[in-house]
Amino acid sequence: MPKTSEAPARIIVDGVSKTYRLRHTQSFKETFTAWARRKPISTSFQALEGIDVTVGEGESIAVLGYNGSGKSTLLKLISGVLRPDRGRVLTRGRVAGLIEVGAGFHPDLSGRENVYLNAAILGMSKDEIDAKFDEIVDFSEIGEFIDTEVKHYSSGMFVRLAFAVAIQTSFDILLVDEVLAVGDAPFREKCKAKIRELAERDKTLFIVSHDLGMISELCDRGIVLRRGNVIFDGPVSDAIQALKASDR
Ligand SMILES: Nc1ncnc2c1ncn2[C@@H]1O[C@H](COP(=O)(O)OP(=O)(O)OP(=O)(O)O)[C@@H](O)[C@H]1O
Repeated sequence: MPKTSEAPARIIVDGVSKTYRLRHTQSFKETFTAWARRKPISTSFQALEGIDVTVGEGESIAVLGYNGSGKSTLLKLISGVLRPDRGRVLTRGRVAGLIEVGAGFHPDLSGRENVYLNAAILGMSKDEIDAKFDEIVDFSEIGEFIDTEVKHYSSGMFVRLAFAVAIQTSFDILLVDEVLAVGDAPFREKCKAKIRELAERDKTLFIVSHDLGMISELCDRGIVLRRGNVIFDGPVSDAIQALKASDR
């Protein structure tokens, strides 16, 4: 049974399914040969099947599951990057997402220009960004690299800057997909402290991670996905047990 939060809902995932099309040919020649031999050119793969999840205001939720279980697909549906084939996803309030390392960054622009670009995409005005700029750079620890083109950044530097921008926006829902894993240990500690502070300020947090230690420190509730289905939804410690007890 899906758990229904008592707090007013921020996210409703209602009977959501998502299917991907897997292509089996690369070229026109291969497509023609497959067609002539009556072989399928593509097949479909169901990544999520009838998912029901309601997340309340101020909840911190972990999404757990082995590789390929559908966690990123679920986050992308909530962020609006993907659309469901069936069912619906409703969100209330502003959504900020840290979904892919470097996503939303323009490689030929400097860190500074990307801060302005990203923060504007996330709904901040120029004056708001000006006022927060130093705090963003301080948190990211990018230092003198702020005027370097981000194509020269390491993946950890990308994430530090993206995280620093996202937490300065006035979001209600923060989606974090595994990206913190590329940060080094001191930065991860700093992010954890920030995430705890955000949770105390009643932000809704939706975190995908394989780092069970981090998850159990930050989240109250855990959802376990297995092959596109929710197999557990409840207290995070029980979710971790359910994950460990399940197979791929
Ligand atoms: N664009 C796509 N086209 C085809 N198949 C896809 C696409 N994106 C994801 N998939 C498939 O859907 C399934 C779920 O992928 P998803 O990335 O949501 O899993 P995940 O639980 O986040 O995995 P991981 O722990 O490895 O990050 C996988 O089998 C994946 O290969």
